[in-house]
Amino acid sequence: MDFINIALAKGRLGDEAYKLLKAAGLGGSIDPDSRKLIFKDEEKKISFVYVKPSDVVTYVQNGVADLGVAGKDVILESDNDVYEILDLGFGKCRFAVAGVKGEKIYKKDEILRVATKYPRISKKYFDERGQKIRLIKLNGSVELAPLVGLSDVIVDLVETGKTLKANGLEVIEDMFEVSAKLICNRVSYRFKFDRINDLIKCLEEMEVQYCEDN
Ligand SMILES: Nc1ncnc2c1ncn2[C@@H]1O[C@H](COP(=O)(O)OP(=O)(O)OP(=O)(O)O)[C@@H](O)[C@H]1O
Ligand SMILES: O=P(O)(O)OC[C@H]1O[C@H](OP(=O)(O)OP(=O)(O)O)[C@H](O)[C@@H]1O
Repeated sequence: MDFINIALAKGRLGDEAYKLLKAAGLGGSIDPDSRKLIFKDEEKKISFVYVKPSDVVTYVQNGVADLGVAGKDVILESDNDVYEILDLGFGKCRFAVAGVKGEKIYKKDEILRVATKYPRISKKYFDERGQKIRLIKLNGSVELAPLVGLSDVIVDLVETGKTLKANGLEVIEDMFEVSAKLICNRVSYRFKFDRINDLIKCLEEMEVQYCEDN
């Protein structure tokens, strides 16, 4: 029997994915406290690799991993083509445009400066609304940008709103919701269909939902 390879994100999504897999009887080979990056379950023929959250889609797209757990944010930000099979019900947050109170985001004939970890998503969002923007790509601590005059607004994930509040920012416009998805390589889905389906059946017992937007 072939191994099914699953890419998990290091950090918060990986921690949640581990809990889900464990509860579904699939994550027994993972030691969440170890710094190891590969865990193999020889009996169940499942192996897990731990990668950066933004790299999960790349591993799945290239077929190195058959399946992966990735946030909808990183799926949309990458231009990779993978199946979204299940909404896993965790990693829930939303995209928002945020800035200091009263900041205007639709400025006719003016360019809006947008700082973000998500340039692709931001560009598409403002293109669709006819607002010209200048993108400032950051890798974290995005909330700092409007405070120091690097940008007018940010596009970022908001969960509790605590980070925005702590930095004197607020949501100016809600964009859309984000959560963690089980994604699948398109070739694996055809050639390892039975094994992937068995695995999905184990997860069905948990609070997961099928995705329909493939
Ligand atoms: N505040 C949040 N609440 C819930 N889910 C979140 C939140 N922030 C991020 N996420 C989800 O968790 C995923 C991973 O976030 P995490 O903070 O662990 O990594 P990261 O800092 O974005 O990764 P990297 O190290 O690649 O920059 C995100 O892609 C998103 O789907
Ligand atoms: O609304 P909240 O509950 O405060 O959560 C939102 C924060 O969580 C994420 O950051 P993360 O913790 O991943 O740090 P980062 O700046 O490295 O992206 C996101 O980029 C926000 O900064």
